[in-house]
Formats: sequence, C-alpha cells, structure tokens
Amino acid sequence: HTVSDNLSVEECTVDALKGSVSLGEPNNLTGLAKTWRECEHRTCGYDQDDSVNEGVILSEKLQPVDYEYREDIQWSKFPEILGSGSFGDVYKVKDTTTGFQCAAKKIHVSRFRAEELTTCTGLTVPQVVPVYGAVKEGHWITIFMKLLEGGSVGQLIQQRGYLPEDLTLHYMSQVLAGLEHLHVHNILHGDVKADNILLSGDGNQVFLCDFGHSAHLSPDHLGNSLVTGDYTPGTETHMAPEIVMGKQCNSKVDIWSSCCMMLHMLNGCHPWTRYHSHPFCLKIAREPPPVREIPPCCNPFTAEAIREGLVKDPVKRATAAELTEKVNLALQKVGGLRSPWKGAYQEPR
Ligand SMILES: CN1C=C[C@@](O)(C#Cc2ccnc(-n3nc(C(N)=O)c4cc(F)ccc43)c2)C1=O
Repeated sequence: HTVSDNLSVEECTVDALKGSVSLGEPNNLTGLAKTWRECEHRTCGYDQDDSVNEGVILSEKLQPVDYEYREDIQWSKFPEILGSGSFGDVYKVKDTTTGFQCAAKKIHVSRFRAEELTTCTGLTVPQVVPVYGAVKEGHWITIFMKLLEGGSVGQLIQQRGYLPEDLTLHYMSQVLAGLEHLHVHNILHGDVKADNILLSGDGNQVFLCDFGHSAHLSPDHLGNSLVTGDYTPGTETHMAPEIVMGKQCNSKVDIWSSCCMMLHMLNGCHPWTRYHSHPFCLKIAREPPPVREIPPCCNPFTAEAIREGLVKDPVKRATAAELTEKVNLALQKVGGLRSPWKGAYQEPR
C-alpha cells in the first residue's frame, strides 16, 4: 500500500481496514475504533448505510468469512442478556464456524467512546477481561471478549445479601492489582463497582470490565477534568468528591470508587443510600467520607484500609499500590481466605 503524501502510515493502515473485517493486531483495532465515533458526526467519505461491516478480530477462535463478521450469519447471540454495561447490553455469543462461545457488548455508535477499546485493548493486565475483537455493523458496534462463567460480583452480592470480610478482601486485592497496572499506564477506569468486576468459574479470580467511562490521563499526573467533552461520569454513589466538584481528576478517583465498592460488598448496599436521598453528589461534596458505614465487626486493619481510600483530598488518598499493601495485611489478619464464594443469603446490613 503506497503511503500517499498527506496520509500518515497509521492513517493509511486504518484506511485499508475500512469496509471489511479482518484478523489483525490490537493497534489495528484501536486505530479503526477511533474512526467509529467520528463517522457519527461527519461524512467520513465512506458508505455509512446499514450494511457497512468493518472491524478487527484478534482471536483465531472467531472466524470472519469473506471479510465479513455479521450478526446471525458469522456469529449469533444467545437470547438471555448476561448484564448491562455502560451504554450497552452484554450477551453470550457463538461463532458460527468454530462454535466458540464468548461474551459480546453491543453499543449504538452514538454512545460509543473509542476509549472503551483504546484503554483496554493490547494491554496484558491479568485482571482485565481479554478483548477478542470488535466489529461495526451499520450503526451498532459489538465488542467481543472472554466469557466469564462466574458472573459479576454485583450479581454475587444480590445472591448472598453481602459478602464475608475475607472474600471481600480477597477480591479487593485483585481489583487493586488491576488498577495499579492501569494507573501505571496512565489509564483511569472511571466506573469501578461490583457490577464491573467479573469472576472466573470457580469464583477465585476477578477481572475488571466496562471501560466505557475510562480515560487516558496526561502523564503529568495533574489530572484531567472529567466533566468536559464526551466524558460521562460513572455510578453516582461511587463518585469521588473531585469529580462531583468538577475539579482536576486523576487515577485516585478509581481508589475512592473501589472503597465504595468495598462498602457495597460488606454491607450489601451502596454507600450514602442508607442515610441520604438523591442527589447523592451534593452529599459527596459536602459530607465527611462515608467511613461511618464501615461495619463495626470489621477487623481494624480492614477499616484502616477503607479509611485510607476514602480520603476526600485525592493528594492524601492512598495509591493502588499503598492500598494493596493495607488490604493484603488485613486479609492476613483475618486469617486469609476461608469463606466459600457461594453461601447462604444474609440480609443486607
Ligand atoms: C474488555 N471490554 C470490552 C468491553 C468492555 O468495556 C465491557 C464490558 C462489560 C460491561 C458489563 N458487563 C460485562 N460482562 N461481561 C461478561 C463476560 N465477559 O462474561 C459478563 C458476565 C455477566 F454475568 C455479567 C456481565 C458481564 C462486560 C470491556 O471491559
């Protein structure tokens, strides 16, 4: 492919990918994904009718045929919805040629953010759901990913009421390891919560998912304002004070959210909801951190870890690495992981 004078190599590569589905590399997919939202706003010189089918497949377990990968032809959905992510539903799907099953999130192009792919594709983070590819068909974008048979921690809390302290610490330790990887790569997840933590079939391993609210941070660590542009904040009850106050945000927002998730796991309900009514963002800005919601029966080391993550000033708030140490010490103090992940229902506290 000759590089024309006014196009970069990357633009030429993306140009060659338009209009067809091919097997490729993560950077091919992220390059193409960046054109998907733009096409919504302006004519991109490509035929944008409903029949356009383009994308990049990263796993040989998914087989495009004649450069096409279309729903109900080369792949199909199982009827039941696995879950609802930011801006789209998630299904179990099956490749027609190979019979391989995985999960897929369908998003309308008007609600798609390229960051959902650019932040997590090509990253080798053990605690992030692997991406198998993404295709655009008409006005719908489908992202294929590893199927996690254990479901989400949000579903587990609904089944059990609330989680035992040792299991909460076990999951939290892995979530923080994943966040540490993301933060080192200047990536902010933006919606850390139990619904976005998936479990392996044995309930032992966790995987972060749903990068629909993620952002690339400027390496100067000064943070970005997350309330501008096309950024949509994550879950209100888990929102850090600096977000609701429209201040500069950085990776510390994920630390605040992860400790709100810890309270959700330990209590069986989201923080703020037992003591306040909507809109919670006003209370988050004005009230002290919700440390009074730490269950009194918690080990002092667990309580200390949560307090370190719920400091309102992001500068003084713990980093993922610092909080990992506190959580691992607390897990040791409670005697390590002993509770089974499936157990009797306990009425939320
Ligand atoms: C890597 N990547 C690509 C798209 C992504 O932004 C997402 C997502 C998302 C949102 C909500 N829920 C699920 N979700 N996925 C599964 C699964 N993979 O098995 C799943 C299983 C459930 F039981 C419930 C929700 C589920 C996945 C993302 O992170």
